[in-house]
Amino acid sequence: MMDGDWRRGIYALTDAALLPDDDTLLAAAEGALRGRLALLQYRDKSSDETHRYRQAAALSALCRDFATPLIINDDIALAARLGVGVHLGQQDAAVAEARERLGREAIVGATCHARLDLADQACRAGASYLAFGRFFTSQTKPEAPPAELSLLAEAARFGLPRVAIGGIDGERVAQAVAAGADLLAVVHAVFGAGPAACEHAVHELRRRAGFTI
Ligand SMILES: Cc1ncc(COP(=O)(O)OP(=O)(O)O)c(N)n1
Ligand SMILES: Cc1nc(C(=O)O)sc1CCOP(=O)(O)O
Ligand SMILES: [Mg+2]
Repeated sequence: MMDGDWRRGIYALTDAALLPDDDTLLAAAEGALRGRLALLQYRDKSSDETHRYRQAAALSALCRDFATPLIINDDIALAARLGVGVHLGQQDAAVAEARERLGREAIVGATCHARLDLADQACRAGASYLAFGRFFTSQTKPEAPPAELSLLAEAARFGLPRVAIGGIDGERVAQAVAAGADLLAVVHAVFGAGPAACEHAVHELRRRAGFTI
């Protein structure tokens, strides 16, 4: 059991291609949580609601054991059903709707790509953190629009945790932190080498990022 601050650290996003069944997903997520995540996001773009609820509910129970917040990608209704946070992009529902539906305490994240105007809107609508990227070439989402690391320093003005996403790995994590990232959002560098490697992968990212707690 841990009780960390979700605002700084490694933020792992699950991936249905890398973690194709429940056992693999839960084993990998447990390993990553043992490595001490700040946040875990359930990201599954399928439209099978029964499958998504089953997996998200299992992750929610696991995250409770580690006192690590769970965030659901895209789906406010699923987040509300489980009493957890949500991450919304520009093609998803509005941040204000999520804040209204999930309440004041919920973590509501927003994708801002490389745009400070989107960050400003998200901030005014009640976002809990602002996600920028992709900063490097991403194996998971190569088509995501690119962003420059210098954006992170400019985004300090919003006073919300800044998430860096896209191609973050052990070689790049320190650069992103030096540029101002509070949270490093990662798919491949945590889940790409299989469940047995996830705990070490998170530890190593934390060490290289200089996150000591
Ligand atoms: C932490 C974090 N940052 C960005 C995203 C991307 O969200 P979005 O643009 O809505 O794209 P999809 O992930 O839904 O494909 C994210 N999920 N998490
Ligand atoms: C889901 C997602 N969104 C991005 C964005 O830039 O908005 S990049 C991305 C995938 C990140 O995975 P990896 O750590 O494997 O590059
Ligand atoms: Mg989305």
